[in-house]
Amino acid sequence: TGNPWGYGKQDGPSVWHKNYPVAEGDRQSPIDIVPHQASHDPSLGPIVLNYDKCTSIKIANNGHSVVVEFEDSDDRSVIQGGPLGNPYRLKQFHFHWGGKDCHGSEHTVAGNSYASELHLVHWNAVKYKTFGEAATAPDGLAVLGIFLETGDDHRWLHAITDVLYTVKFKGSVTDFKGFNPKCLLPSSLHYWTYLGSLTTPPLHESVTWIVVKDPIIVSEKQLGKFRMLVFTGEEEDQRIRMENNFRPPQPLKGRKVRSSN
Ligand SMILES: NS(=O)(=O)c1nnc(N(Cc2cn(-c3ccccc3)nn2)Cc2cn([C@@H]3O[C@H](CO)[C@@H](O)[C@H](O)[C@H]3O)nn2)s1
Ligand SMILES: [Zn+2]
Repeated sequence: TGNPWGYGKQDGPSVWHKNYPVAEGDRQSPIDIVPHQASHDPSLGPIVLNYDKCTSIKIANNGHSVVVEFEDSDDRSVIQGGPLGNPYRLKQFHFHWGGKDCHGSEHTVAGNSYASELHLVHWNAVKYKTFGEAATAPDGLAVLGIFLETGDDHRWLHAITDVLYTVKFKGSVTDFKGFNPKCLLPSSLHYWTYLGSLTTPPLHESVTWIVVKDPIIVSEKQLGKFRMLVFTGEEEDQRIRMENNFRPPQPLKGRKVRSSN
């Protein structure tokens, strides 16, 4: 079973529409965020993260990115506030990154890319019974996006970068308990928000995006450890380095981007 989709020439973002026609839909992600065109909305309250009882379970290489999965059978770790009408449950987080530092993020800001972007994926367990059901509903998911910029070492990101070697190959999984992703957030949670989609197939248009304005700073060395992962499985003879696993910005199609204060 070959990869149904990927980030290469033959199976990358430019051909995803062949198997996933919604790729050309009206609320696709990511987008280029133009700060001075975003409308400041004073009714947008702060984002509230209740991650203190969060339970990470495992870290895995799913052939597209490295993913940390959480126990989401109850409301122990939720995001709420901001544009959200109710709490959304944390399910997983993962990263997108480049091969060089000038690009790698999915959202861009006034045309500028960051080296990487962290996505914390949450689902509306108030209205939907399962993640899969929520993932196909227009208000089913909320993804918190955090930009990563290279500079000094990030002391808490080591917990992840120091174990990446254990999930080098597609399909590898390692226990990863007791990690609270709150340590990966910048001090200010000012954000932009807009209605969009998953940025990987099936590209469902079910995501309320909350993109935090301030990046976190990580070292080139830490980012380099993401690039030692491979898209391919251990049994495959090809070793294709995992990098540039980002979708480029998609047409805004008249959508409004709102800005918190
Ligand atoms: N770049 S980002 O915008 O943020 C994301 N892009 N994709 C993400 N995930 C992958 C995904 C798959 N599906 C889906 C939904 C319905 C039917 C088929 C596939 N939705 N998102 C997030 C994700 C999904 N999953 C797995 O989805 C399966 C289908 O629901 C479920 O059975 C597994 O239990 C669960 O682990 N994990 N993460 S996020
Ligand atoms: Zn993502």
